[in-house]
Amino acid sequence: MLIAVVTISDRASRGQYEDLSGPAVEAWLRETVVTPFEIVRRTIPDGVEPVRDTLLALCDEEHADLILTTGGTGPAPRDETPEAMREVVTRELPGFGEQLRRASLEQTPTAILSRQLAGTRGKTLLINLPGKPGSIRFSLDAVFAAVPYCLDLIGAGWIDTDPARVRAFRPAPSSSS
Ligand SMILES: Nc1ncnc2c1ncn2[C@@H]1O[C@H](COP(=O)(O)OP(=O)(O)OP(=O)(O)O)[C@@H](O)[C@H]1O
Ligand SMILES: Nc1nc2c(c(=O)[nH]1)N[C@H]1C(S)=C(S)[C@@H](COP(=O)(O)O)O[C@H]1N2
Repeated sequence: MLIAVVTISDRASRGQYEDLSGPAVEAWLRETVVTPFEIVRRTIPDGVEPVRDTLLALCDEEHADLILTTGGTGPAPRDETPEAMREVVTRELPGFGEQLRRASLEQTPTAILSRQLAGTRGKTLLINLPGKPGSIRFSLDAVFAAVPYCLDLIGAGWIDTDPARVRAFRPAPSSSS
């Protein structure tokens, strides 16, 4: 099980500030996912090309099962993560963005400015998270219950979570014959 954590930020990638969001995603995963996994981390600038090329390499060459991005989803001119995602995913999963915005509205009215997408490419699930370090825990708590079953459905690796943190929801197998 390979999980990629991609920080998308002009300033973090230039070293103008310390990346706090990528480490927050990694810390959350290490506390929550109880089955074995490896993490690869990338910190890259905003813009369609770097984001698209990084995501394509993680999907097609490194065969990541799950990719979590943070940053670049707002309406500022350099925020182009969703545009890059549209060039990478072959199927969108709009429920993730809907749930992220719905849940984040409890935290901040500016949640409606976010354009997070999720989708699949082959056996990889990709999910965008907001850039702010303080949004990471909240966002992952809001959507992760559906992630293990989604990975099952696309033929990616198996993961399970600590139910005290997030209860992974897998529907009971149907008994119809
Ligand atoms: N990866 C990160 N690590 C630490 N702080 C971050 C990170 N991403 C965003 N932030 C903080 O959240 C604020 C708003 O996030 P936003 O994604 O709008 O950043 P930004 O100003 O577009 O960043 P950049 O210009 O570096 O791409 C930033 O000004 C910064 O203080
Ligand atoms: N939970 C949560 N969601 C949030 C925020 C936040 O602080 N907390 N910030 C919002 C803001 S201000 C923006 S512009 C968008 C996109 O952020 P990004 O460009 O850093 O990805 O996420 C939104 N979603």
